[in-house]
Amino acid sequence: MITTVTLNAAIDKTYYVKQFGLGGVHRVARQIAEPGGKGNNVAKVIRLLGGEVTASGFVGGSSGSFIEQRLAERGIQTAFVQVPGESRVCLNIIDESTGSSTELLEQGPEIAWSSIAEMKVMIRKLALQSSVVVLSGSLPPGAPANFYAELIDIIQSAGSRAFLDSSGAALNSGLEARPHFVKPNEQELAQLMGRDRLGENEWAEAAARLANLGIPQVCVTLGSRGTIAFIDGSSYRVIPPAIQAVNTVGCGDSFVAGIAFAEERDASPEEKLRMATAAAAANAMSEKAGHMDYAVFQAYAKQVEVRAL
Ligand SMILES: Nc1ncnc2c1ncn2[C@@H]1O[C@H](COP(=O)(O)OP(=O)(O)O)[C@@H](O)[C@H]1O
Ligand SMILES: O=P(O)(O)OC[C@H]1O[C@](O)(COP(=O)(O)O)[C@@H](O)[C@@H]1O
Repeated sequence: MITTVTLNAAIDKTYYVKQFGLGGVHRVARQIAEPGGKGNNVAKVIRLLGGEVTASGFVGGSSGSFIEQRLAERGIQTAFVQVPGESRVCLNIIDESTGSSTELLEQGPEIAWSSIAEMKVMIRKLALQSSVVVLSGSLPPGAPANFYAELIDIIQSAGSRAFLDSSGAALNSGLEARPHFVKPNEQELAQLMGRDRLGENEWAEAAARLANLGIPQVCVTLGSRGTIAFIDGSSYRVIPPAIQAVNTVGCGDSFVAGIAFAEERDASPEEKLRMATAAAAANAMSEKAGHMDYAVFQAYAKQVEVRAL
């Protein structure tokens, strides 16, 4: 089994507007509401790939009930810790005239120490039954900055493999616990290196620095330009199929889902990267974040190019 952990679960709302402008009044042409937050998106895509997955994290209020119910409807097992307050809304506004996306991410409810303690017990229990535990997204208010590092220690002591996909201080401190897999995007990698941005010839060097910390699998995702990966001592460059993307929110989560699903099946590094990249591209062709059409995924898997770096 694979477990996903979303400490800052969300309802992911997508608004499609004809033309979005700052300071204007906009009528929403179409809207979508889905259970989200990074780990829940990972769980949805693992399920679509055919995997057995349990979604955990903190949820609160009626938004929390919506998230749990909609995940369960998809055949995802749920093991959330209930907290006071409301799970947040993450809003993605898509301007249909340009295809541009503007995201507004709420902070999420404040988490008390008692809930933090409850989560540690829950994660130990789930890790004992899981080959992979995926930790994704931002930390909610009240969670200690080193919470991911603590959870990674718990997961790895239980004999499971910890995956980490986060940003800023939460990612930085999580790396100290040496997760099995980490997936910074371009901005997150630059931030880790203390820079505003990195040049094209600096990505591989920065990824190698993470691998040299003792992290067996490092994937630096570069949007439509694909991925640079260091997996078990070998390095790869991955080129996705050329597509006309509809909504790229959730691409990173779909990529993580593909790697986790392939990891559980002991796939080769090339196969992991192929599945992850095809799942991410298929997600980009869906209006919903953390969703893909399986036939599109299969077609893209044949088009992904994986070469040695
Ligand atoms: N426009 C696109 N066309 C094809 N693949 C894409 C596109 N955008 C993202 N992807 C795929 O999704 C992966 C993750 O996207 P990225 O934007 O780097 O991550 P994140 O969503 O975490 O910021 C990329 O490595 C790539 O394989
Ligand atoms: O937990 P965070 O970092 O605030 O991110 C939350 C947001 O990330 C997303 O999962 C999208 O992430 P990616 O585009 O990186 O895959 C949104 O769906 C969600 O609302």
